[in-house]
Amino acid sequence: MASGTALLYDEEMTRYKLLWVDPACKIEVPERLTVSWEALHNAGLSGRCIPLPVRQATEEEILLAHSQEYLEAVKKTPDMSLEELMTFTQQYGDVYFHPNIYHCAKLAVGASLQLVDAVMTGKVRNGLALVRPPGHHSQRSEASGFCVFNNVAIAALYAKKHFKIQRVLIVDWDIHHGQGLQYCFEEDPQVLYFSWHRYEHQRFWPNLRESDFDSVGKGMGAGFNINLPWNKARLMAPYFRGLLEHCDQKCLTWLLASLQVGMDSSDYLSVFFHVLLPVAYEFNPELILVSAGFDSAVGDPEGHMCATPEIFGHLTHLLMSLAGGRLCAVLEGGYNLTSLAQSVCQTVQTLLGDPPSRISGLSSPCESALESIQSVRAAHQQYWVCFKNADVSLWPDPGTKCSRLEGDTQAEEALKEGEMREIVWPEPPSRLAPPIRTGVTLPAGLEDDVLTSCFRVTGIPLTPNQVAKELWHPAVPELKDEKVLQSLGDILSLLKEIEKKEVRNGLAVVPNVSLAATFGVQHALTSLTDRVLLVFLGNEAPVELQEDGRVMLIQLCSTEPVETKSKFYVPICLKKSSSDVAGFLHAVLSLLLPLAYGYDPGMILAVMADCSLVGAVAWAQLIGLLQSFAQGHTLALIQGAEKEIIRVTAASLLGEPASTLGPLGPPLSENVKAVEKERQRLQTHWGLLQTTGEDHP
Ligand SMILES: COCC(O)(O)CCCCCNCCCN
Ligand SMILES: [Zn+2]
Repeated sequence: MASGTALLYDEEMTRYKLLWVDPACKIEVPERLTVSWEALHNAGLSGRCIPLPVRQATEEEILLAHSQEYLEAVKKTPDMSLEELMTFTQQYGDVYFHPNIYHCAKLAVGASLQLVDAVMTGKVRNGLALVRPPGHHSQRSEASGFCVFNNVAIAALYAKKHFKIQRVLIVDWDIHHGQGLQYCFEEDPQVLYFSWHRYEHQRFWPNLRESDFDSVGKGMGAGFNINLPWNKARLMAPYFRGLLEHCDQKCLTWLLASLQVGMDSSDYLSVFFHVLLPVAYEFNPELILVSAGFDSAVGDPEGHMCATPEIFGHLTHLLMSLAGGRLCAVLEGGYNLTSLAQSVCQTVQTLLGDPPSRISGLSSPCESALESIQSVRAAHQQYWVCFKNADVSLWPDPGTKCSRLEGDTQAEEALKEGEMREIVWPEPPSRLAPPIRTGVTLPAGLEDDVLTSCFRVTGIPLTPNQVAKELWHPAVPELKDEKVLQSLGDILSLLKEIEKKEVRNGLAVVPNVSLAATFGVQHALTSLTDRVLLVFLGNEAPVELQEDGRVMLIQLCSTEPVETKSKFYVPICLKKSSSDVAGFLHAVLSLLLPLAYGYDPGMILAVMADCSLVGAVAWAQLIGLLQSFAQGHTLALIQGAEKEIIRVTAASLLGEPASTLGPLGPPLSENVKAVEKERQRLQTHWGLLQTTGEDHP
C-alpha cells in the first residue's frame, strides 16, 4: 500500500510577474508561492513530505489539452518586448504574459504530471503541487484568468493515456468556475468535473451562462459535469450609498457583515455531504485531482468567503477515502497571502495523515446554498441513482435572472476596500498527532502483519466493584465472567492512553460489546470529554440515553425502527444492509456525517456488535470517515474475533485508505426512505442535514 505525501515546488515559478498596470491581475503575485512554501517549511510540514523534482512539460503533453496554434503563439512570448507582451495579452481576458511565463507554465504542467506519475506508480500515496501560473480557466486555444496551460486538464488526460484509467474525479474548490476544465471534459464520461464557484446569477467573473447548475455535461458526458453556483447576492450597494457617506468604521463593519456574499464551512460541508460525496462514491474514481484554489477561504479579495482555513483539512480528509487515497492536489487561486498559507498547511497536514482539527460552531447551510444544492441534485437526478429519491421539486428553473439591481461599482469598491480592512480570523488550532497512532488490545493468537504496526496495550485489572462504581449501577452478573472483566480493563487502559495523548485511536476485541460500549462511554465522559458519539452496529441498544446531550447514539440496525423523539438517538434501520452497500453509504453521507459534524464530539466509539450488518470494506470506509472527528480519537470495539474485520479496522485506524467500495448499485428504496424519514425528523435540530430550502412550493 503506497504511503507518503509528495510536495512539488520550484522557485523558478516565482520568476514572473505583472509588468504593467492592470487592476484585474495585480493580485496574482509571486509571493503566493513563496509564502505557501515558507509556511510549510516553518510548520515542519515540508520536511515530512517527499520532495519530487519539477520538470518542464513536453510539447506533446501540452498538446493533450491545447491546440498547436495556441502553443506556437505562447512559444513566441519569451522573445517579446514589453509592448508586444501587452498587445499579445490584450487578446485574452484577465491574464497577463511575461518573458518567463511560458517557462513557468511548462514547469506548472510538468510538476502536475510528476505528481500523477508518483501517485499512479505508488511511489507516494498523495501530494500537492505548488505551482503558478494556475490552470483551470485556460482553454484549448486561449489563456484566461491568470492561466496559460490547463495543468489539471493535462494531468487528467495524461493519467488516462499513460495509466489506462477510466474514471478520474476532478474536485475544483477554487472560488471561480474552471470553465477550461468544463469545456475540456464536458463530453467525457471518464472525467467527472465538480466545481463550486461564486456565480451570483452570472454577475460574478467569468460571468458565463454555462457555469450554472444546469450545465450537466453533453452527449456521453451528460451527468459528468457538476456546477454548484454560489448565489448569495450582495445586497445592492446603492441602498447604502447614502449611508456610506455618513457611516463610521463601526457601522461600515456592521454593514459589511450584512452584505456577506460569503459562504462558510457549513455551506461547504453540506455540499460535500449532499452533492459531491454521494456522486463521487457512485462514480468510484481511480484517481482524484483537486484544483486546489484557496480563494474560497476567508479573507480572499476575490472570494469574500467566510470559511476558515481548517475547512480544507476536512475537505481533503473527506476525499481521501476515495480512489484508495490516490489524490493529487494542484494549486489554483488564493490571493490573501495569510489565509492561502494557512489553507495550504491545513491541506498538506491532512495529506500527511494528521487528524483534522475539531470544527465547532457549524450550523446549517444558508438559504441560497440550499437552493443551489437542491437545484444541482434535481439537475443530476436522472444521471445518479444516489439522487433518485431526493426531494428535488425543482426550484426556480435555471437561468432565471433574479431581480438583479446593477451594483453601484463605486460604492461596491468602497465596501470592498472597507471589507478587506476588516477581515480577521483566528489562527487554525494546532493538530498535534500523539506519538502512537493506534493502540490495540487483542486476544492472543490474533497475529497479523497489520496488527504488528499497532501498539499493544495491556489491560488494567479491574474488580467487579470497581466496574460497578464506574458504571454507577450494581454489578451485573456478566461481571462474574473473567473475560468480560478483562475486556473492560483493556478498554480502560486504551482510553487512558488516549487521554494521556500517548495514543490517537484504539481497537479492542471484546466478548460483550454492549457492556463494553456502556463502560467505554461512561469512562470517556468522566475523564475525556463532555460529548461522546457512539456509532453502534447491532440490534440491541447498548446504552440507555440521558437526554442531556452528552452521548449521541447512531445505531445501525436491521430490525424494525424504534420510534423516538430524541435528537441524540438516531436509529437507522436498514434492510439487507450487508448487501445494500449503497444504502449504507447513503445513511453515512446524508445522516451520520452531518450529525457528527453538527454534534462535534470529543470522542468517537465505533462499535461492531454484529459483523453481519455491513461488509468489511464498508466498515473500513466508515472508520476512515469517522477520523474526521474528535481529533481522530476513535475507539473501535469489535465483538467476536472476525479476523478480516479486525484487520481492516486496524488498517483504517492506522490511516491506510480503505479499499474502494467498487461500483455501487442503486440503494434499496426502503432503506433510502428510512434514512430520509430520520433526516426529515432531525433536520430542524441538526441543520447540516438539510438539503432543500424552507417552504418553497
Ligand atoms: C486558475 O486561476 C485561479 C483563479 O481562478 O483564482 C483565477 C481567477 C481570475 C479572476 C479574474 N478576475 C479578476 C477581477 C479582479 N477583481
Ligand atoms: Zn479562483
